[in-house]
Amino acid sequence: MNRSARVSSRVDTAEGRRVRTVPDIVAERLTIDFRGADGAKVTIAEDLSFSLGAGDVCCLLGRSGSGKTSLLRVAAAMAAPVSGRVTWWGADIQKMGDDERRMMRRTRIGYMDQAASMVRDLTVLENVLIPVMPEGRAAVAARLGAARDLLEGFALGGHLDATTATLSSGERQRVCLARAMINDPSVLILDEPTASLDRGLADLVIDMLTEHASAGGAVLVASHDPHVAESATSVIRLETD
Ligand SMILES: Nc1ncnc2c1ncn2[C@@H]1O[C@H](COP(=O)(O)OP(=O)(O)OP(=O)(O)O)[C@@H](O)[C@H]1O
Repeated sequence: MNRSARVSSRVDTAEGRRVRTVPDIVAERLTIDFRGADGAKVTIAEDLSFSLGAGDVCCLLGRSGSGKTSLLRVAAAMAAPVSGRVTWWGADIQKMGDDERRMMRRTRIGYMDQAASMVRDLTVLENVLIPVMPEGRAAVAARLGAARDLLEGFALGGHLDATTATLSSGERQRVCLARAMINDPSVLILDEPTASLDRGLADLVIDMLTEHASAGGAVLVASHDPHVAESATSVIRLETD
């Protein structure tokens, strides 16, 4: 099966967009493919280029299995493309060491995976603080208030000391979103952040994404939710030919 990606025309939000400065993430001529179980090549993207900078909310659309997660993982340096390159603030991520990539992903790029993975033995509040932990106890103590504020903003104020086993999938999703945001990163890369949420909570998350962009941040988000696509400033559609 041959799949190709194309970038749809840019759609401006009603509030208008900020003037783009130096892009945070640039993807140049990406080709991403896999060998399926039957040995056939599955092409996710071919010669795909896009950039993401201050004020951008870019939404990846496509049916299930079209490659949204794969593209997010390449943009987040968690997987490599077959060809092409990704730069973060002008630096080629494939030329960075693992530690530098990890540090940047922890501090400047907040990533949320589709499975909303959490550490089971930690509380909700501790899970949100995981990206701060490498900075030491004082840094964790300094971010406690921010972690509480984020969780309260996502209607999870009553779950701060809960363990992950007691959470619903929608609650886990919002904990992971708060964790992606705890270091106040410029870029958020989010895989289906509204998938398990009712309309009210999904709209709360969408408001958060647009606020992040309005404050000069950038968002790359994969979603099946048409409301997310409507709120985006651009759309990348992964399609089957
Ligand atoms: N590491 C891998 N090796 C082989 N095939 C893979 C690998 N990762 C993903 N794929 C295949 O690539 C295709 C796209 O998967 P991906 O998870 O990126 O899609 P998606 O659009 O995010 O799907 P969904 O909307 O269901 O989450 C699928 O056919 C998947 O099986």
